[in-house]
Amino acid sequence: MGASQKDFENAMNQVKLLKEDPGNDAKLKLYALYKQATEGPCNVPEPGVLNSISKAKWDAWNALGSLPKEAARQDYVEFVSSLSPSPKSCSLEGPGANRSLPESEDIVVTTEENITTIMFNRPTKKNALTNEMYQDIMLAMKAASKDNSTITVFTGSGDYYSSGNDLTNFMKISGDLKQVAKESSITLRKFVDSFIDFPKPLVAVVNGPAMGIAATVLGLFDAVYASNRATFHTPFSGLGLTPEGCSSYTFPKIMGRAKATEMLIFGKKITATEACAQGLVTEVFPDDSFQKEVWARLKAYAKNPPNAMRIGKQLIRSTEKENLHAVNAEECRVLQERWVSEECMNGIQNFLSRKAKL
Ligand SMILES: CCCCCCCCCC/C=C\CC(=O)SCCNC(=O)CCNC(=O)[C@H](O)C(C)(C)COP(=O)(O)OP(=O)(O)OC[C@H]1O[C@@H](n2cnc3c(N)ncnc32)[C@H](O)[C@@H]1OP(=O)(O)O
Repeated sequence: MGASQKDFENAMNQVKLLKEDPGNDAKLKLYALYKQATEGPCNVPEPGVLNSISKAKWDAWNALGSLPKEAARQDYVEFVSSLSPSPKSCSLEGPGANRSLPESEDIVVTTEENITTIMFNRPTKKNALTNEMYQDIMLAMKAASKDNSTITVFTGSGDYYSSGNDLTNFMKISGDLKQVAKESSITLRKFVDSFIDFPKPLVAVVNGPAMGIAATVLGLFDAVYASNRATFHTPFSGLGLTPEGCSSYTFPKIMGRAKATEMLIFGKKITATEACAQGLVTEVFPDDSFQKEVWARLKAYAKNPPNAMRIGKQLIRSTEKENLHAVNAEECRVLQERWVSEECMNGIQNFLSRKAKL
């Protein structure tokens, strides 16, 4: 006998209680089966290539063809049960829980003229990265790695590129702090892995200040173009934190140990011109012509044959990959401990109470 409506509802609730993010493929499958089970065969127009996430969702649903609603319901229930073998292992909240596919506007993904752009879009909070944004960025990167674009670009809306991790993230998660730190460490590792493994040329269009994790992962990009308004700031020690995004390896390699130490350990903020002199930034542009000049250049680059660019990148990067994964794992292990330290709690508390602005 097929799954009942009650089984289906129970399965939907179970998805919300999943302890670990099941991954983008699983989320797409869940989305597609849910839509098929509730609405029947895909009945909406195919989204344009400008929205690669909507397109991925549509593709997944459309691929189910004329599968009957009852069969989709049954498949959904079985699939959820394969994701969560024991309800006891679920917590009410945590990274990835309650998430299906990106719905928030805090990350905007567009594809135009062979370029997929992933934009941080939370300008009133200086594009600080929420827990949901980490998930959405990973999803967007996965889609971008498979779409028809030749280059992927990160940029920010408003006056900041990004102020890094949203320092209120930890407050929003309930439960045992050590467990939250463990789950965050897993999320962070996956997040940084997406940059290490990204197969196409990855370019940052740094429209304003870049802080914390938004700055550190730049060491994993293939080109970084910056407005002369941009600054680069990793105030980790003041927050009781340690470097991430593989910066403990990439920054010394790019700029030398002494300059990397000033940034990563002493929290020195550097200008775009300094970052360019030190090799973190590819080129700096005057702010008033920044967008025009950079996008004209990227559109020209994006016309290059995609395979040549992808394979060229692979040749440049492949010898580093193993090291980078090991560095990422170690940085995340250390951060898991830092996040529960008194130094870190005080650092975040200082920011929240605005006693100390970094
Ligand atoms: C747990 C789930 C899984 C997550 C995975 C773990 C990921 C961990 C990543 C690694 C951890 C840390 C790495 C980092 O990124 S550390 C760096 C963090 N960033 C900062 O320290 C910046 C803090 N912000 C500031 O210093 C200042 O706000 C500013 C950016 C210099 C801007 O100053 P301003 O005077 O021009 O503007 P201000 O009024 O302060 O800001 C406007 C509003 O934006 C809010 N805001 C800005 N940045 C952040 C932030 N990083 N986190 C949270 N909120 C931020 C600010 O609070 C203002 O809001 P409001 O108007 O008061 O409501």
